[in-house]
Amino acid sequence: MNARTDQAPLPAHNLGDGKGDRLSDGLYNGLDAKVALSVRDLGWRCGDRAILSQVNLALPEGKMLGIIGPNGAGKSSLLRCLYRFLTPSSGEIQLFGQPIASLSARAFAREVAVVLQDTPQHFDMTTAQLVALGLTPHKAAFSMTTKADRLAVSQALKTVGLKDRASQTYASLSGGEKQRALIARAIVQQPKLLILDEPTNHLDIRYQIQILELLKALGITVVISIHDLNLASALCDQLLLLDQGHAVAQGSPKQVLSEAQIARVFGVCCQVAPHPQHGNPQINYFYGYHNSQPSTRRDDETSEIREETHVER
Ligand SMILES: Nc1ncnc2c1ncn2[C@@H]1O[C@H](COP(=O)(O)OP(=O)(O)OP(=O)(O)O)[C@@H](O)[C@H]1O
Repeated sequence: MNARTDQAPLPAHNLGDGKGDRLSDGLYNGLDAKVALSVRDLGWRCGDRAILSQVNLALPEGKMLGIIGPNGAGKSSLLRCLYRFLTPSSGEIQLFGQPIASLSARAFAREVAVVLQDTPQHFDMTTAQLVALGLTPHKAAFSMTTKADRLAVSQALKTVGLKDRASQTYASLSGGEKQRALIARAIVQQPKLLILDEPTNHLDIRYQIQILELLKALGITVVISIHDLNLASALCDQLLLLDQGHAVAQGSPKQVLSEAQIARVFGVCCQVAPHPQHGNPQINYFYGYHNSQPSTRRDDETSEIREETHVER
């Protein structure tokens, strides 16, 4: 028997076993914001293996959602379904009420921009030329570059702080600059939804903060996968916690990032306290635990983990 099926129902923001819970039916009811992205009972199987199972989410327009979870939890697979690289085995994804499967490739490219974690190295083009690629979904074939196009590129470069790098080759940019150039390309695309797979990977802490603050400041609907829970807590409006392909919690950082939840899903012991600046959870990890089995730990085992680590609280 699957160990997940015999758990008691969890609170509204806590999706528990991810089987049959309808977060999107309840969490945003009564809010004025339009739902930009809605995912219903999404599943993706690879052969016999269920990689994603009954994932539900509802993201209001203009909000930033962080997808978090351990290695192999299904974060990238979920994003791939969202940007149509993968076709879900079950369920439906809607963008502003329209099933994304019903959009033409061109319409989808106008609405959704994607920034992947592996930045291409082979581009023999300037930063401005790379950014201008974002205009492609809006232009007719063989159309000329207009003054408005050049202005859009220049504005986007300014937004990401790369105006001085416009004529520098993309290949010669630093890692953080490359990441910002790719975000500038997404900005000129003027998407309704921006999807980024681990946009802060390999960046130093300054760029990590800068890029997430930049994304937040754009004011569009953003979905990112992210490993750094403290960064996610500080800068994401909503978090979706995935564990073995199941959405086990969604809500504000305060709702999702509890000590028990982190212990249960990541198998680590931590103390969660309000951050002195923004008040969202700040996680302090404890060391010296051993034999933690992610995803198999029950809530009532959290105190046992603390005892194992001999932490005075
Ligand atoms: N095309 C595929 N074929 C077989 N298995 C796959 C495929 N794509 C993903 N998986 C498996 O699905 C699981 C989830 O992978 P995914 O990359 O979505 O996880 P993730 O949460 O993004 O992990 P990480 O944090 O390590 O990047 C993994 O066990 C992975 O091996």
